[in-house]
Amino acid sequence: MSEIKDPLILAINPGSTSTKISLFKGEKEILTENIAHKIEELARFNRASDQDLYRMELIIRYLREQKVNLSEIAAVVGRGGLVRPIEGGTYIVTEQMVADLKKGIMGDHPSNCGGLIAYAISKALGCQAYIVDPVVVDELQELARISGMPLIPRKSIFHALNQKAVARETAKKLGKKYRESSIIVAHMGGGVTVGAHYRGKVIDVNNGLDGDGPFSPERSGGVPVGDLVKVAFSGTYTYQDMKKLIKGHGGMVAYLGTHDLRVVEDRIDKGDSEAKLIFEAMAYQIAKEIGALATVLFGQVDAIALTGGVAKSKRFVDLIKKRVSFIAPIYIFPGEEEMRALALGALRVLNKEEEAKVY
Ligand SMILES: Nc1ncnc2c1ncn2[C@@H]1O[C@H](COP(=O)(O)OP(=O)(O)OP(=O)(O)O)[C@@H](O)[C@H]1O
Ligand SMILES: CCCC(=O)O
Repeated sequence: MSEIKDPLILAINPGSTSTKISLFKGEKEILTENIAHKIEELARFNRASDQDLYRMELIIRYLREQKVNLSEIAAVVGRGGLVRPIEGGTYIVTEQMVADLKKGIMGDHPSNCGGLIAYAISKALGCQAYIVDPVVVDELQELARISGMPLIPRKSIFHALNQKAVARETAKKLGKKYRESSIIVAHMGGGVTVGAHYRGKVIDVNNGLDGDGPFSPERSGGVPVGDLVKVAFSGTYTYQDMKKLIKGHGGMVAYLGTHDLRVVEDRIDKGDSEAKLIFEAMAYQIAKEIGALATVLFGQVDAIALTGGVAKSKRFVDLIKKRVSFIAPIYIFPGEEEMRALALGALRVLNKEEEAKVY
């Protein structure tokens, strides 16, 4: 492919209730939209991975309404999905990957549609399709795979796209290369994942989709396993109920009935002591996880980065800072920059700064 200066890149990020799309001209975002989906519309599909064509039609309609010349798009990049575990990087979407995403070989997740839509649009336009740092990026060191129960090895499923982008930014602030740094990143959104980034690889991280690590606004995180087994076999709950207690209806929302941290802060300000306790406990667990990962890095930590929607709360960030600032300098990246991370991943390949990996 010949190099184009500032190529036009379409980035697609399908979430559980919306599909975010952005157009980048080189590094510059020139258009962005969050296409909200009606719950009834999504409910027509048994699996999130079956929503690809439905979401794609809405994307194309929106781009046409905005009078985007589709033939100028040089690459389409989607948030990747539950493909088989792979190391981080930018991957060409191949037929094998499409088959795995469609089948959901590692599970069903809205981001499975990212690679599927990117592939379909790229075929129609005659350009390349990529995914970047999917949630199943697996760079765990062997030690970190051992759980204590041979039946259940630890898995690497986390906010790889935002964590890697934030770790790269942090390294830049330190004047270092990502592949020469030791950084702990805590992504704090609806789910929380905390990763140890050592020389460009995430060598240990909690599984954000499966009851591991700190609790979060809507996930339980790790709970005492003996008691979990008792509850599961009590006859009161179905398998689906148990899954919901771990993800969706677990963590802060289970205690306080809301997954919105702003509502919780408001309740604290009005004197709600239960809200204060749970708010502080969530910060405590995340700080404890950061401390644990400092031992993974033998205490040689260049920086700690806090990111995700929860990092917008100064009160929450201050609680974590109090406990972990003795470890390393702390950098805050409120919210997430997944669209930029997707576009930059594709751009690094188009600019030949990095080679695209093949699945
Ligand atoms: N300005 C803010 N102040 C405090 N909390 C906030 C603010 N903005 C968002 N949050 C909280 O951040 C959490 C959601 O974060 P975010 O939007 O990053 O998650 P998500 O994208 O839904 O999930 P994930 O990041 O796990 O994929 C919610 O608890 C929300 O209330
Ligand atoms: C943990 C992986 C991303 C998500 O929370 O959906």
